[in-house]
Amino acid sequence: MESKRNLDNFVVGTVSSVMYVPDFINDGEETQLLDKVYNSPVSKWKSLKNRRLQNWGGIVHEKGLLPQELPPWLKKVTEKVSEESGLFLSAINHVLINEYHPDQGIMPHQDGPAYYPVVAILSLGSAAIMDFVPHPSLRSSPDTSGGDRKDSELNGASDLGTDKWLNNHHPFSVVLMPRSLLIFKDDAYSSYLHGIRDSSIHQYDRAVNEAGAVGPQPRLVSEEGDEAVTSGDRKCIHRTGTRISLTCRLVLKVHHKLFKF
Ligand SMILES: O=C(O)CCC(=O)C(=O)O
Ligand SMILES: [Fe+2]
Repeated sequence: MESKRNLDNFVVGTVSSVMYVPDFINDGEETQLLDKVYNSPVSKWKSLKNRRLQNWGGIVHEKGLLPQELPPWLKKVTEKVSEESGLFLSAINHVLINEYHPDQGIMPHQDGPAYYPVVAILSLGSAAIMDFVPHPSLRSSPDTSGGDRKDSELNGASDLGTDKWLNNHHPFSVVLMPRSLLIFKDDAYSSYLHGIRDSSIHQYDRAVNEAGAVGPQPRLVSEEGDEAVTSGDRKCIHRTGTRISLTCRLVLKVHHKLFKF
């Protein structure tokens, strides 16, 4: 039985519902997990336009989860997440595994109502920056650009600094180092979109965990070769390796009987 961590010590930034645990797992555990991911049947991979993913735990349906038992290696790591965080009401029953090459990311999105509003993301292999942007409904300043805002919303944080937001919401970023665990819930879950830019250079000027994650410059940000660089007055990491993430969630509504056809 793992002991529970006091997550108050891991809150980063001003949004109290974001926690970052560096080195949540060790090198050996990371290697084992990567082996399991890459030794899964090829048919487990689903290719999307800009990344590949594996879905474990069953199909998330509008009305709940059609469950499939997690394999032992995922049970082990999700139990550690659940026990150490103490934030999940019952056992984590769904894991999405995403694979990103250095120029790949995930569009800003919300994780949706099927999940209990807590998500834990374990990062393996290589670093990336996750950008959080308040939901567009929280923008207080009218659009003065005259153009369609959709592109800039979807492309991430680069031009969001000029926007005004309601109720003290602001864009921020989190550096996701290999072996770290990011947990976000409540306000960060429901009032923000999160995404990763599909570019091999990621800015971390707005990172709430910069000091702990990246350290003084110049130095390598990870043993895996991702490098912290400055580009003009911007602080960046140069992504060089493949990143694997395990998105661990709990779907509360579970169908215990198969649908009859
Ligand atoms: O890969 C990540 O860190 C994010 C994945 C994510 O947001 C998701 O699966 O919903
Ligand atoms: Fe997500």
